[in-house]
Amino acid sequence: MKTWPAGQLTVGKREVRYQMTIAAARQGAPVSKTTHPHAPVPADPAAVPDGTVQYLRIGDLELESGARLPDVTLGYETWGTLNADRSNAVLIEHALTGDTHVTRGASDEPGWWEQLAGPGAPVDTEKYFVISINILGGCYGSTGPSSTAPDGKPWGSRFPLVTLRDTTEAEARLADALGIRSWFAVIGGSLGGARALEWAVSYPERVQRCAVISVGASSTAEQIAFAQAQTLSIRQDPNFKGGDYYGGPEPEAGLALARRIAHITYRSAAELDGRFGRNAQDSEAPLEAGSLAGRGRYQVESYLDHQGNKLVRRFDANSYIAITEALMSHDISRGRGELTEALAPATAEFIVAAVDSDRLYFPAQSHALAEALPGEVAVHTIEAPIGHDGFLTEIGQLTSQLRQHFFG
Ligand SMILES: CC(=O)SCCNC(=O)CCNC(=O)[C@H](O)C(C)(C)COP(=O)(O)OP(=O)(O)OC[C@H]1O[C@@H](n2cnc3c(N)ncnc32)[C@H](O)[C@@H]1OP(=O)(O)O
Ligand SMILES: N[C@@H](CCO)C(=O)O
Repeated sequence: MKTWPAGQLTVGKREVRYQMTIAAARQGAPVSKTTHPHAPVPADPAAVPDGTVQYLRIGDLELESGARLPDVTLGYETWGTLNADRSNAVLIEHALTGDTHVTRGASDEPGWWEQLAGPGAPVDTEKYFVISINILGGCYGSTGPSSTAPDGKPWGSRFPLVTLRDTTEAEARLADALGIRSWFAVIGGSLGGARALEWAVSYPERVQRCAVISVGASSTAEQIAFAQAQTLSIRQDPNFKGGDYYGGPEPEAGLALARRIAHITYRSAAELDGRFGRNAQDSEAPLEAGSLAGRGRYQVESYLDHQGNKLVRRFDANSYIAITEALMSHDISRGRGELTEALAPATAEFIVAAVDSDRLYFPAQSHALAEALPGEVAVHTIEAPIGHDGFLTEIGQLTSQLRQHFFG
């Protein structure tokens, strides 16, 4: 195992600006989505407040594709204190457009999995050292297409394909730098679940417990198909310019359309029907005075417009493509034989969970994963009418399982 020097954590002015960016994005303010975090190293990393974005340069990365990504930075947040023998570290992996702000810290900015992590929560930040890492290719602190390449220009169209094995290797270097040899647990949902599973198989000796929520052993043909429709909607936006749009108008229409397509898959048909039905949005009249130039919207259209526009304000389109393609690459068996053979090296204790109404990552795929994992692994059902997003809104339903099996 290679080890990397600690003490390259970067905070300071840049980091403060970045925190404001996350907060502003969540309030819907237009923000710069480009992060180039190369600020001074703090004398004492322990002085960094909980829930604050930090940065680590991990050097060059040889990618699965054979390409080389130079001078990679990872953005991450931590909560709690790493104990003397470094045995209490828990890694929480975010989903597709998630960020590192799992739960609140020094600032009162709410996190996206507060039912799971925080003081007194199943992942008790008063007991465990919790870390969340922005995925390589992302736009919340880690090197991605909007980062500066060695020639001083944004990577843009030149950013290479990264797979989940690449992102995991990058994260292993960060763990090395923090002196974390083995995770007490790695937990994630959706893309985060795929990242957690990849950790457990790529580095079996480094993952003691692993929760894989709302994702299967590989991206299926249908999941790849939904993903392709999304990446194409961005690529076909005239502002995309092959990915080299920085400094000019951004492919916002394409990104918003991608999010609409994605969001439909994140919710259930029953929820959309029950919630919006065929209702018109406010005083808009979808069936009156319509023409090809435009008409009033159905409520569900307005809802999807809102979800699309909200993402545009907080996410970089190239990162959306990079991470979506990383998720397309998810295949725990690639180059490792049949599924049971591929999973055999994993020594972690597993929790597998699925949302009963998920129509993107079907519960059957979680059952197939659990059956193929070594030992007896049960699938816990999250009951939620809304579909895939239930892994975010209803994660509290896994509290007793997590306490009983992992954090008792
Ligand atoms: C792991 C991560 O993803 S971390 C980052 C957090 N995640 C995200 O932001 C992902 C995108 N969002 C989502 O996936 C979901 O909104 C969740 C899972 C976060 C929350 O789900 P829910 O609580 O069920 O939210 P819901 O789907 O009802 O959306 C509510 C929004 O729709 C808006 N809305 C509802 N009806 C309409 C309508 N007819 N027209 C326009 N907007 C509408 C609400 O005003 C609300 O807006 P806001 O989010 O800006 O406050
Ligand atoms: N709402 C989640 C769903 C993807 O799993 C996200 O945007 O990350």
